[in-house]
Formats: sequence, C-alpha cells, structure tokens
Amino acid sequence: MSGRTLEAFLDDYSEGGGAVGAHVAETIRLFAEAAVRMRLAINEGALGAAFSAVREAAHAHGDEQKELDVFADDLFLDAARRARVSYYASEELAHPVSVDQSSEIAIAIDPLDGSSNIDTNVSIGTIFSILPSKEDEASTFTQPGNCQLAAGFFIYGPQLALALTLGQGTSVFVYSARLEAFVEAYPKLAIPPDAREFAVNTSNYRHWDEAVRLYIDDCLKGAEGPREKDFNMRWIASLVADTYRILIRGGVFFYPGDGRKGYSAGRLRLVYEANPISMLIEQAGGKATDGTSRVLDKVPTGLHQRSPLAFGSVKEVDKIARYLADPSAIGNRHPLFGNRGLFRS
Ligand SMILES: O=P(O)(O)OC[C@H]1O[C@](O)(COP(=O)(O)O)[C@@H](O)[C@@H]1O
Ligand SMILES: [Mg+2]
Ligand SMILES: [Mg+2]
Repeated sequence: MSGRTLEAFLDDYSEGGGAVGAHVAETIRLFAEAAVRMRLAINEGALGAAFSAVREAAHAHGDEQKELDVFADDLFLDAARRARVSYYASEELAHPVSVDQSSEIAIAIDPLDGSSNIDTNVSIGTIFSILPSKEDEASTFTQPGNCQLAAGFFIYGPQLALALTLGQGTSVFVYSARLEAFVEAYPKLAIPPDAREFAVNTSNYRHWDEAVRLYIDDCLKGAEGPREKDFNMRWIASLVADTYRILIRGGVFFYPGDGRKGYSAGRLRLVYEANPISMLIEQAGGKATDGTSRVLDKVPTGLHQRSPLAFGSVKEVDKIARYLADPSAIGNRHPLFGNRGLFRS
C-alpha cells in the first residue's frame, strides 16, 4: 500500500490546478463524504428504510427506479449543492438541476449503478463525470468526453473504493474505516494490453448482429479456434464491478447495440456512464470505443443518450473493432461461409 490519502492527493492537485483545480478537488472531497454515508446505508441491506423497493413511477427514460436510486441521487445532489457546481445532471432526473450558474464546473452522475443487483448483495456504485461549465446546460452536457476535467466511481463492495482520474493517470483509493480515510492502494494503474477474460451479457446473443456473434463464437472456441487462446467469462451486470476488475487485472467489456426495442445503441448512457468509464480506462492505459470509434470523441446529442461500449485491454478492444469492420478478414474465414458452413443452425 502506498499510503497516500485522498486528502493529500487532492491537496497536491489543488496546488497545481488553480481555482478550477481547487474546485474539482473540493467536489471530490464532498462526494467522498457522501459515498461513506451511502455505504453505511447499503450495509443495512433489507434492514434499512431506503432499500430495494421499486418506485411506482419509473424515471424519465423508462428504466425501473428503486428507492435506493433516489436515496443516492438525493445524497449526491446535496453534495453537489454544497460544492456549488453549476449543474447537476443525473440518470435519475429528466433535466439537470441548476445550482450556481456562475460556477466553472458541472456534474454528470449515475448515482447508483448496477441497481438491479441491490437485493443480491453484489457490488454497486456511483459513477461521476466533472465537466467545465459552458453558457447553458445544453452546451455543458453536449461536450464530448474528452473535455472532462475528472472522472471516477465509488464501488460499494467488499471494500469501499474510489477509482479516480484527474487526467494524469488513474488511481484506486480504498476506504479505511480504521483511518477514516480513503488511502491510495493502486497508484497509476496500467491495464495489461492482452485480455483473457471477456465481460458480455451472452443472453442477448440472439439479438446481436452477425459480427458480434462471430467475435464471441471465436472467443468461446478458445485455443482450438482462430483466436488460439482460451478465454474466461465474467458478467456481473454492474458496470462499476466489471470496470474495477478490468482496471486491476485487464480483460474486455462489451455492451453492443442489439435488435431489442430501444437497444440499437446498447444499454449504457454516454454522458454519465460511458464517458467517465472511458476516461478512467484510457488514463489507465486501456482503450474505450463504441465498438469502432473512440467514445471520448463522440459528441452527445442528449443527456440520456445511449452508446454501445467496448473497453479494456487495448489489443482486445482493437480486435472487436476488426470484427465489426470485417469479420471475414479474421482467422482466414471465407467471406460467404464464415467458419460454420453455409447454413447456420
Ligand atoms: O442487465 P444487463 O442488460 O446485463 O445490463 C447490465 C448493465 O446495466 C447497468 O446496470 C446499468 O446501470 P444502472 O443500474 O445505473 O441502470 C450496468 O451497471 C450494467 O453493466
Ligand atoms: Mg448505471
Ligand atoms: Mg443508475
């Protein structure tokens, strides 16, 4: 353990980052306090007041909303108000909340990620993106992800941890209850370039395009197939948990668009899921695309828009792009017949 506290890390950043840097650092401090409170609430599980009950009204874009989603949103909105950000844009709210329009920074947040896992005692989290404020909310939240000043997520798992980037690498801080502080456990993460694990929800296989199926088919064929190596599979259905694993030991995550109604661009939201995760991954030496193009260069057209998402070990993300561009070019597969014969079963 390197032992530097989040406090010390943020102090160093504030010193070199001017007024905006100091404001970013203060916002992260307030979010870290909120995360500790959030963790206490989650630890109560079914005993607590705020938990897995489903709300009568789903949120603006149709996903199921749980009591704990709203609890998390209230907690981080309160922190954002105290941080005096310009706008707070949340998965849980149809429109951004205007806090202090004179402020130079804005927040986009998924207050509770992986909330389908609440009842099952699997890791969930809070994902946030800090953006420079523009003249109004529309222009603030349609900036591409490459404008982000900072990005991170808290994960409420066996350990409470914060994965954080301020644009100079990605670090993981683990919360020590003994020290009552987040302490840097993994400074300057470096994701290995090769992957041996993929994270994909294969129950969507029948809804995928042919190229996505071929990519997964070839992974499953292992050492005997065109990839000439065995793959392991993990799907936690909690983006923070899948990302944490990839930050620590590599691998690839892929949530493509598919044929289900409303899923043509996959499931994940560009502004407050794909963008902050992509910044964390790139700053850790990995790669993040929508299958073919860099996520951080995509210009959002709306706060809640979705994006396909592939990220993790560089060579595997590049491999996905090659399958999507031209699957027939992979592994000497005949362009018409694939490697499975003319008639697919
Ligand atoms: O249930 P699916 O389709 O496998 O999707 C799982 C994905 O959806 C999410 O739960 C979406 O996030 P929310 O829980 O914030 O809506 C991700 O954490 C996860 O990667
Ligand atoms: Mg989410
Ligand atoms: Mg959420």
